[in-house]
Amino acid sequence: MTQENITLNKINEHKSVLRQEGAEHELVADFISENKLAKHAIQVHKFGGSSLATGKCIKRVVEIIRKNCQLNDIIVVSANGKNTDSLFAIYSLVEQSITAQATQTSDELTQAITDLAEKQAQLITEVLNANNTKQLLQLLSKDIAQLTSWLAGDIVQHHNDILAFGEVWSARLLSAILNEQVCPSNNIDARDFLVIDNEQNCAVDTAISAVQLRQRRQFGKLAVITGYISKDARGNSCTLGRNGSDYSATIIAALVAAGNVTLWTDVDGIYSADPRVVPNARKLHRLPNGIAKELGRLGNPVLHAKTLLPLINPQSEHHTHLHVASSFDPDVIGTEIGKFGQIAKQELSVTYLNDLLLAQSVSFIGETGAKAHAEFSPICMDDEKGFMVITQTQQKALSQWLASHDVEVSFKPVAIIATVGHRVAERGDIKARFKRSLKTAKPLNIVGSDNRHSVIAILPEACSIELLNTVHHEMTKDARHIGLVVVGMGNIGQRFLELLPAQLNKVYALENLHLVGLLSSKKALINNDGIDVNQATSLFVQDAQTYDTEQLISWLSHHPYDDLIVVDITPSEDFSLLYEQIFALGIHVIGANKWAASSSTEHYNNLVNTADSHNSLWLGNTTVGAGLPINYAIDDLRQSGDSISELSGIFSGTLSWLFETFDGSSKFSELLLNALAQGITEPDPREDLSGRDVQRKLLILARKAGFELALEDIDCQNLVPEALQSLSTSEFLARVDELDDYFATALTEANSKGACIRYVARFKYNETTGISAKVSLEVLPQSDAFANLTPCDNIFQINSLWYKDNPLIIRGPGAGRDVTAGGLHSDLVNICQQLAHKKNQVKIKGMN
Ligand SMILES: NC(=O)C1=CN([C@@H]2O[C@H](COP(=O)(O)OP(=O)(O)OC[C@H]3O[C@@H](n4cnc5c(N)ncnc54)[C@H](O)[C@@H]3O)[C@@H](O)[C@H]2O)C=CC1
Ligand SMILES: N[C@@H](CC=O)C(=O)O
Repeated sequence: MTQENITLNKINEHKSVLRQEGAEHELVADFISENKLAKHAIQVHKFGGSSLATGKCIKRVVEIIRKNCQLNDIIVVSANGKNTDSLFAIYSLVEQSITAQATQTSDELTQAITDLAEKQAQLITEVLNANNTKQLLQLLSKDIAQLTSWLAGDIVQHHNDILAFGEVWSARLLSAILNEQVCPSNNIDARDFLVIDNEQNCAVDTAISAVQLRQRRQFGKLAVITGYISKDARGNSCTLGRNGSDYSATIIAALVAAGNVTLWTDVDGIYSADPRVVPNARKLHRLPNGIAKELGRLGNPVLHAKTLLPLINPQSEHHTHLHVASSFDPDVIGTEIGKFGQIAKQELSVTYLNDLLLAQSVSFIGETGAKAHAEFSPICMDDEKGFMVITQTQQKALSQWLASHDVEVSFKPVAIIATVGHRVAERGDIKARFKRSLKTAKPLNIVGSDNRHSVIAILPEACSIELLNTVHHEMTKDARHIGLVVVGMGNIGQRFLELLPAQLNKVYALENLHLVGLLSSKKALINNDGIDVNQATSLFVQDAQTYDTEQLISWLSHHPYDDLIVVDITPSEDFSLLYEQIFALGIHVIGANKWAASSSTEHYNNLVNTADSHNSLWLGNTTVGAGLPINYAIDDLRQSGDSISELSGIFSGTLSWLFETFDGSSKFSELLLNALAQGITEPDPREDLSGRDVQRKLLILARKAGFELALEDIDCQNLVPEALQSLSTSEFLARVDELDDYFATALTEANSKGACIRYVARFKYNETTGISAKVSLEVLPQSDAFANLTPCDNIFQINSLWYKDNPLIIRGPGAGRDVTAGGLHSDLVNICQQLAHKKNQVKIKGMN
C-alpha cells in the first residue's frame, strides 16, 4: 500500500478553511514543523513543451501539480510550445545574414522576434493576474532587449544563452501561476547549479551540482526548474541536447535521490510498438530499467537512452522509478520504469529503425572488432562474421577510424527490426518465433544485442508498416497479464488458495494470471511483482499491512495489469458496497458474497449498468448452489429464448443437511454445531436458520431469470426464535440449545403424518396474478422430490416454456469448502477465457 501523500490539494483544502480564520501561515508552518513532508521521498515532475503550449495546457498542468505534488517537490519544465524552435530559427536567420554579409537587421528577423515576444506576452496575460502579468511582462521585455543585443553581437558566444530563454520564461511563468493559485514556489535557473563537465556527452559534475542545488532550493516551496540548460565549469551556458529536459529531470532526480520522476508528455505511456502505426500495440505498464534503456537505444519515440542513465546505478541502494504519463489525460495510468520482478520481465515489444548502414570489414573481427565496438557503440555487431550496423551520421568517423588502420570497409543501406524483452537473446523459443514472423522479409542476419535484451534482424529494405504489424502480432499475441486479488481468507478463501497452485499449473486459460493481492478485513498484502501462490498464507501472515478503503481504491485505480480480477470471498456488506467503484475502474469481480447480487433493486441495477458500461465482468455462480451450474443454466435458457415461470427447491446446503439428518436421535443444536464445523453454514449460522440466506438465493435466481423484484417481495419464515435474533454470534452459539424444543415438536408432528420437514424456496410468475415468492419450512410427503436428498444437497427445479410439464432439475452438493472453492475456480477460468477473446485494442487520439 502506498503511503498517504499530503498533496497540495489536501493542503489547499485545509487552507481554504483556515483562510477564513486567518490562520493560513500557521497551517503551512504546521505541516513543516511536524515534518510530515519530510517523510515522503521527493518527487520530480517534468512537463514537456506541448504540455505547456497554451494557457489551457498550463492550467491543466497546474491542476496536475495541485493533485499530485507536495511542497518540496521539484518541477522541471521545457520551453512553452515551440519556443526553442523559434529561438533556433531566429539564431539561424542571424547566421544566414552574417554569411550573406548583410549590414541591416532583416524585416524577417525583426518579425520573428516580435512574434516570439508577443506569443509569450499573450501567454503571460492569459494565465496570470494583473499584478504578476505586469511584473513578468517587464522581465520579458528586458530579456527581449538582451536577446536583440546578443543577436547584434557575437552570436556564437551566446548561442546557448539565446536558446536558454525558452526554459527561463517557461519556469518563471509556471512558478508565478503556482504562487498565485497553489502554493509557495521558487523558480530556479538550472545554470545556477547544474554543472556539466563534458559538453560532448553531457556528463554531470554530480558533487558540485548537488551542493549548489541544495543551496538554491527553499524548504517549504515547490521548486520550478528550467530543463534543457546547464553550465560548464567556467560558468558558460550549455544545453543538454535533444530531449534535454527529460535528461535534466532524471539528473535532478538523482541529485536529490527522488522517489519518482514523472515525465508528463503528450502520450500516455510506452507501448509494445509505436501505436501510431501498430493499432494493436499494448501499453507496457511496467518496464524494467534495462529493457527501457534498450528500447530507447533502438528507436522508441518516447524513451531516450540518455534519460535513463542517471537513474541506473547498480552500486546504489536507492532506486528512483521513472513514470511516463500524459498531461492531456492525467487520470490514465501510464508506464512505470524501474526495478521489477518476474511479471514485468515477461513483456515483449517490437521496435525498428530505418536509414542505417551495414558496415563490413575484416577489422571488425577479433581484437580490433572489440576496439571498434568500444569506439562506436553500434546498433549491433557480429565480431565473428565481421559486420556492424551503425547510423548514417557515424559513417564518416568509422571510415576515418578504419583508414587509420589501413583497412577497407563496405557500407550498405539497411534497416533493423528488433524484439525487445528481458534477456530474449538467450531464449530459443522467442528467437524461433521472431525468425518465423520475419520469413517474408528475408533478413540479411539476425543477431542478439550485447546486453541480451533484444534480438535484432537486419533488413535489406526499410521496415514496412505491414512487417512491423506482423512481427508485433506474432510476438505479443498471447501477452495479457491478469492480476488476481483474493479478498477474504476464511473458510472458503483458504480452500480457494489451496487449490490455486495446481489450477495455475494445469489450466491453460490461467497462463498469464498472477496472484497480486490478498486481503482480510484488516490487513492486505499487495505485491505487483506477484505473490508466490505456494506460500500465499504464510506470506500474508508475515508481510500483510493494515490498510483502509481509500488506500485499497487508490491501489486498484493504479494497478499495472491488463486486467484485474477481484474474488470476493467475504460475507461483508461493506465490501460489497465497493463493487460500484471497482466496476467503474474496469475491474472484474467474482463474488461468493451474496450481498451485492441481492441488494436493493436500484443498487443492483446500478451495479449491472456500471459493470456493463466499463466492460467489467461480474460472475457469482457460487452465490447460489455453491459449485452447481444453476446460474449458468438459467442464463443459458434465457439467452436461448426460453422463458422461466417457476423456480423452486432446496437452496440451502446447511438446511438440507440439517433436515435430512435430523431424525430425533440427536439434538437439533448438536447437528447445527456440526454443520458449522463442516464449513457449510454461513459464518453466522442464523443467516441460514433465519431463511435469509435462502431468501437472497431465490432473489438472485429470480433476477437471473429476468424478473425485477426485491428481498421484501419474498416472504420469509424465520426459524430463529426472537430471543436469539439480536445476540452476537458467540452469545447465540452459547444458547443454541434453545432451538431444540421447537424443531423436536415440528419433527414429531410431521412424522406422525408420515411426512417430513424441509425448508423450501418457491417462486412463481403468472401473467394474470404476477409474482409470488416465499421461503419457508414445509411439511412434505416422504415421496416428494425435495424430501429425499443426500444431506447437504441442493435441488433446483425450473419450469419454463420448454420445461413445462417435466421440469429441468439440477441437484448436487450446495455448500461446503471443496465445491464452493471449486465453483469460484470455475468462474475464474470462465472470466480468463472471456478475457483471452477480448481484442487488444488501444485508443490513439485522432486514429480511432
Ligand atoms: N460455506 C459455503 O459453503 C459457502 C459460502 N459462500 C459464501 O462465501 C463467503 C465466505 O464464507 P466463509 O469463508 O465461510 O466466511 P469466513 O467468515 O470463514 O471468512 C470470511 C473472511 O472474510 C474476511 N472479511 C470479512 N469482511 C471483510 C472485508 N470487509 N474486507 C476484506 N475481508 C473481509 C474475514 O477476515 C475472513 O477472512 C460468504 O459470503 C458465504 O456466504 C458461498 C457459497 C457456499
Ligand atoms: N450457508 C450456505 C452456504 C452456501 O451458500 C448453505 O448452507 O447453503
